[in-house]
Amino acid sequence: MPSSRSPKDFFRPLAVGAPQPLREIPARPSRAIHFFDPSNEKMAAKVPQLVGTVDVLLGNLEDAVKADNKVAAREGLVRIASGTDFGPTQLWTRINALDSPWVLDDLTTLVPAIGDKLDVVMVPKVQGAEDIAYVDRLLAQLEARAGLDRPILVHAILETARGVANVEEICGASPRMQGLSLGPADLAADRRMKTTRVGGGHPGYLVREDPRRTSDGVESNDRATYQQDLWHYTIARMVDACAMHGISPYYGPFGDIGDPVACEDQFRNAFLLGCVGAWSLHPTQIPIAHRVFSPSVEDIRHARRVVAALQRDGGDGTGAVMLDGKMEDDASLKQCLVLVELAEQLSAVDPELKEKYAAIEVSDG
Ligand SMILES: CC(C)(COP(=O)(O)OP(=O)(O)OC[C@H]1O[C@@H](n2cnc3c(N)ncnc32)[C@H](O)[C@@H]1OP(=O)(O)O)[C@@H](O)C(=O)NCCC(=O)NCCSC(=O)C[C@H](O)C(=O)O
Ligand SMILES: [Mg+2]
Repeated sequence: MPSSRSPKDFFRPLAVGAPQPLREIPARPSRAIHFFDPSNEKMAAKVPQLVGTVDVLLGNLEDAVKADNKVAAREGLVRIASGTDFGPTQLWTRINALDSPWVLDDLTTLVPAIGDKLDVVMVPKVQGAEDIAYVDRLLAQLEARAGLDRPILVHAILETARGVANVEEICGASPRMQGLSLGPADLAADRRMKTTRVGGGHPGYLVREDPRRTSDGVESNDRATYQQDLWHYTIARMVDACAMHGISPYYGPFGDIGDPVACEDQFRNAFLLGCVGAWSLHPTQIPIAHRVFSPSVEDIRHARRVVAALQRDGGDGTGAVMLDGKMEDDASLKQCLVLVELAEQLSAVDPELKEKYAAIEVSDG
């Protein structure tokens, strides 16, 4: 339950004339949130050709944009958004941090100029519900003045220890809340972790197999080690907080552009835990995210078989059946329906996937 507003006020517009807040966040596919710097001419030139090839294009105004280029990035985003038909691709922006000298101009420029095209505003370094409340009210005022007819949604980046501690209240702070991303680089710094990477694992964060003794009692030095996932705890907390509030969790950036295999692994861990997408920092990461965050044909075939088995002969999905030697019941049906629904959502935006999923034949038994 949101802490600062009573239930009866939660869905009231925060400014006279602002659009009605949404009761439910639309589940629009957002497997890859592709970052570009609108002040970088080469990147900006690539935006029109990326439309339709990626679920989300995000004009980044915050970190990775030089301080001297902040105004150019903001103006560049207005120019690009005004001159581009985004078709099925969503347009998001990441504004500067709430304590920065740029954020007020970011919002007061973007909303009147391109508010009708902006789907989501990503807010970095969110610490608590008060940060979301500030953005919520300001957006409502700006939307009212601009005469917008739908609310711009808000996405928070979890990249401070306090933000992680307050994750549930952040997710429930406003009906605008669309989702959360992990910001592993800032979070590592804030936590004083001893890493130097932007996301991903670390070879030193591992568990080691117990020593094995040979029959003559000698200890073997040959002990396997297994690298562990530094981000498991935080992502699991994000997933639960998001699920509780009906919004979407995302893995954030994977900075080692040259290591697509590890990028895919990190994205897949997040997908399996419940995340719906990740950031793409370079065009080569878009297909990785699209591949990982789309269920495989095998998973959809299996999911449809479970659904069919539990609904066979007028079955209502309750009870238990055996399929391939395994017990399937109400709970496994629910898991399978998550995948089947995701496949339907993706089919609506991705013709290639639509064809693949449509071609799946579900055999009996
Ligand atoms: C990472 C990069 C700096 C690499 O850039 P570059 O060296 O230019 O790469 P390439 O030579 O391989 O590029 C080939 C061409 O592709 C264009 N390009 C590169 N990246 C993009 C992009 N993101 N969108 C569109 N086009 C792109 C290049 O311009 C080349 O074009 P051409 O010469 O005409 O062929 C760069 O990719 C980059 O800056 N990416 C974005 C980085 C970013 O947004 N970082 C912020 C998000 S991560 C973060 O903030 C951390 C987080 O908050 C946390 O706390 O964890
Ligand atoms: Mg960051």
